[in-house]
Amino acid sequence: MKLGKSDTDRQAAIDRSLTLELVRVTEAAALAAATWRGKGDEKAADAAAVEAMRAEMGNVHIHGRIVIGEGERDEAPMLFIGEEVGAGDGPEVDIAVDPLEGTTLCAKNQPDSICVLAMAERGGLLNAPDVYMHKIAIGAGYPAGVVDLDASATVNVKALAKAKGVPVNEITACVLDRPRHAALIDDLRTAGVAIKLISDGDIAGIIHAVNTEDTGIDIYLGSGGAPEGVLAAAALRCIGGQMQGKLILDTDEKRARALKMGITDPNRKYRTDELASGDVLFAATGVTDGTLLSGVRYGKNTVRTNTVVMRSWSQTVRWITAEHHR
Ligand SMILES: O=P(O)(O)OC[C@H]1O[C@](O)(COP(=O)(O)O)[C@@H](O)[C@@H]1O
Repeated sequence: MKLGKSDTDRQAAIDRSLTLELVRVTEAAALAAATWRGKGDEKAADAAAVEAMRAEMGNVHIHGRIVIGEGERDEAPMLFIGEEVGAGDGPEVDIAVDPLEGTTLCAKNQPDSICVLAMAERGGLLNAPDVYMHKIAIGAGYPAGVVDLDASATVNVKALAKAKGVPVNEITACVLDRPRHAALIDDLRTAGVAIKLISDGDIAGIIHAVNTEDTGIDIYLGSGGAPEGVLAAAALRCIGGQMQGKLILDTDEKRARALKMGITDPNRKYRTDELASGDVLFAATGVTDGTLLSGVRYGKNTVRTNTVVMRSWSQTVRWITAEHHR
C-alpha cells in the first residue's frame, strides 16, 4: 500500500498501541453476538454485542466520545451519541461503532455479519444522522473522480471499465438487494454488468469493492445506512480506494435532525476523507463466516476469532486470528 503525501507528512495522532486494544473490543462484541447466531433473534444478538462492546471499551486508554452509535441518548441505553467511553486516561478521540453490522445476517447465520469500530482524532468522523446515504466506491489505482455519485450508474460503470481497460461486461457491481434499487439493477444489467446482490451488510460490501483481487467486485453502488457509510469510509482511509457519500435528507424532519448534528448543506457530496479525516483506526471481527472474515469458531477448549485492524497513518492492515481459552 502506498502512503499518501499528506499522511507521510503528518505525525501519527493516535498511539499505535491502541490498535490492539480496539481488537479486544470488537472481539468481545463478536464473541457475545456469536452466541445468538442462527437463533432468529436480531434484537438479542445486537443487545449482546452492544453490552460486550461497551464493557470492553471501558478498558481502552482513551477519552472517547461516541459520534456514531446506537442512536440518541433517549433511544439507546448504551453507546448512544455523545456518550463518553474509555478508561478516561488517554487521547481525546471520536468513536463510531456498529456493534453488530448485519443483525439479520447474524440471526440467520448468513455471511459477513461483523462487529465494527472506528476511532479518529476529535472531529475526524462525520456526525451522520441515522438516515440513508447514496454511496459509490471503487478500489485503488484509478484517477480521482473516475466515478461520481452525480453521474448515472451506466456512465460510471462505462468509465470504470475504460479506466480498467476491460469491457463493461467484465465489471462486477455489488448492490444491496432492495426494492428501492430496482431501477439501478435494471440499468446495470442493461449495461452488461454482473451484479452481486447482498441481502445486508454494506460496510463489508464497500470493502469488497476495494479488495477486487480477492472478491472480483469492482464497484459498490446504491443507498444504505449513513452511519455504515462513515464506518466504511474509515476503512477505505486505511486500505485505499475512492468513495463518495451523500446523505438522503428528503424530509424537513431529517434535515432538522442533520442540522442539529452540524450538517448545514443537505445536498453535500462527501469524499472518503471528508467522511473520515485525520488519523483513523478501524477494526472489525467476524461473527458469521464471510468473504471478509471468518466467524467465531467454537473448539473444545478454545474459541477462535478473526479480526482485521487497520490504521490510516501507516496504512498497515493486520489480520489477527485469536484463540480465547474458555
Ligand atoms: O435494510 P435497509 O433499511 O435497506 O438499510 C441498509 C443497511 O442495513 C444493513 O444492511 C444492516 O444493518 P443492521 O445491522 O442495522 O440490520 C446495513 O449494512 C445497511 O447500510
